[in-house]
Amino acid sequence: MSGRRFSPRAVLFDLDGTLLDTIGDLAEAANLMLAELSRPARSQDEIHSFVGKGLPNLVRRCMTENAQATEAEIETAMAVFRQHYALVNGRTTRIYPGVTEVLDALRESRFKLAVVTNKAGDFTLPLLERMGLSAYFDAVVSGDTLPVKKPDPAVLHHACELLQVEAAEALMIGDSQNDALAARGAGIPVLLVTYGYSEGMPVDSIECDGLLSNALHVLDHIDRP
Ligand SMILES: O=C(O)COP(=O)(O)O
Ligand SMILES: [Mg+2]
Repeated sequence: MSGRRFSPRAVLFDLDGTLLDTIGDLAEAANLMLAELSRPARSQDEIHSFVGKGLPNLVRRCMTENAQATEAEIETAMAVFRQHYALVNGRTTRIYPGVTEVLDALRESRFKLAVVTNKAGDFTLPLLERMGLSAYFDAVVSGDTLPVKKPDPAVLHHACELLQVEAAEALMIGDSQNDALAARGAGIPVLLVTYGYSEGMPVDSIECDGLLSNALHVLDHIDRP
């Protein structure tokens, strides 16, 4: 399985847990929000397992996991979280090993590149800019670009449309079941990194076309012109 090779024209990347290690900033904003609402802090490990289905889901889980909250309280929490995250977004975020190298190599070989993330657009674009990654990507599809998010395959179809490639000409690189299911639904092969955020699921239990312990290993799965 791990040796499967593909001949894509476009490579679609997940953001959190695949390109960028964002957990420190997400946990910081979540705990600033909880403190402001006089609720107990949560560990980074716990918050780690809440990342993957978008920021509204992260906030909801912070408010309701082993706790009670009304819909109105969750809505307030989301607004408070957004204020804090806007300030800390990128502060401790790091680019994972191999990411800059693989993006350089793919650009050099003229692959079309996109980010397809469940993170809201208000935070995705400034973060890519801050981390110096914006220029690599021909398209960015965020968690609120469409009315649906991953695992809905529509976001990957949308990315392919923006890149003007067919789904069969794309390859998805992600870290969670949301990425794998979206890719399967769209008919796009998918490789998963083993270092990311997978909502507490063992990544090797997720059905995919190969596992990558370093982003640079994407190159071992791609036929380059
Ligand atoms: O915002 C999230 O929950 C995760 O975003 P991702 O799709 O880039 O992993
Ligand atoms: Mg991810």
